[in-house]
Amino acid sequence: MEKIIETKNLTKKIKGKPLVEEINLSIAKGEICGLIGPNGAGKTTIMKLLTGLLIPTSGEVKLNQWNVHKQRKEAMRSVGAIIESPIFFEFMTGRGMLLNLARLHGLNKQERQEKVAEALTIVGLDGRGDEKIRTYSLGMKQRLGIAQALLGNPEIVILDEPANGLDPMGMRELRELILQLNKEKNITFLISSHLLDELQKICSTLVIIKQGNVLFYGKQEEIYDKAENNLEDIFIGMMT
Ligand SMILES: Nc1ncnc2c1ncn2[C@@H]1O[C@H](COP(=O)(O)OP(=O)(O)OP(=O)(O)O)[C@@H](O)[C@H]1O
Repeated sequence: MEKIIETKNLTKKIKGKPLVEEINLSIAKGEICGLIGPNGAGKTTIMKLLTGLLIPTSGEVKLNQWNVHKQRKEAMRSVGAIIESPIFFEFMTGRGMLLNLARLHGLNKQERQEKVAEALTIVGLDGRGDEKIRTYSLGMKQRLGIAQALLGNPEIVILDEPANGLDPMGMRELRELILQLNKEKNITFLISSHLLDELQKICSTLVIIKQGNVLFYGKQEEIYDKAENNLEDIFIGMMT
C-alpha cells in the first residue's frame, strides 16, 4: 500500500522541553486517520510539523515521498490543510474569497470560476456562495474552509478539530463530506478531534497520543477487544 504521510522519529522540543517525541507514522493513501489525545497532548504540534509550519528538532516528515522541510514546495503541492481556525475575510462572499485564493494556484479566469463553482458545489455551498461570509453559520464556515483546501486538488487534507462548535446537523454534514471526498476523490484525511464518537464513525486508523508520545497507532478495529468496543472508555483508560 502506497504511503502518503510518513514521519520518522519526529521530535519537536522548545527550550529543551519536548512537545512531541519520536513520532513514527505511516499513513496509506485513502486512509481516514483520526488523531486523538487530551488537551496539550501535541496534536496541533504534529499537524504543524506535517505542514511545515514548525521545523522539527529532529526526525523527518515525508508527504507523497517529498521531505516537507527540504522539498517544501513539492511536498505541499499535495496538501490542503486547516490548522486551527481557518481565517476568512468576513466582508467578502464565499465565492469572492475562493476566487482570490484560486489565483494563487495559477489558474486563468475561466478555470478559476469553474474550480470555485465545483468546490462550492462539493461542500454544499453553491446556493450561498454569493452571500457575505459574515452571514455564514459555523458549519458553513468549516465547509468553506474545506472548499478552500480543495482548490489545489489535494491528495491529503489535514483538519485540526474541524467539528469544534458544530451542532449535530453540522457534524453530520461534515462527516458526510469527508466520507464523500474520501470515496470519490480518494483523498487521505488526517483529522484531530476531541469528539471520539465522530472519529469512531469515520476513521479507518487511529493515533492516540499522550504528552507528546504515541500510545496506540493502528487500524481502528485493533483497539477493541471482545468485551470493549467503546472508544471513550478505552481512551480514558489509556489516559489514567
Ligand atoms: N510555542 C510553544 N512554546 C512552548 N510550548 C508550546 C508551544 N506550542 C505548544 N506548546 C506546548 O506543547 C504542548 C502541545 O501543544 P498542542 O497545541 O500541540 O496540543 P494539542 O494536543 O493540540 O492540545 P489541544 O487539544 O488543547 O488543542 C502543550 O503543552 C503546549 O502548551
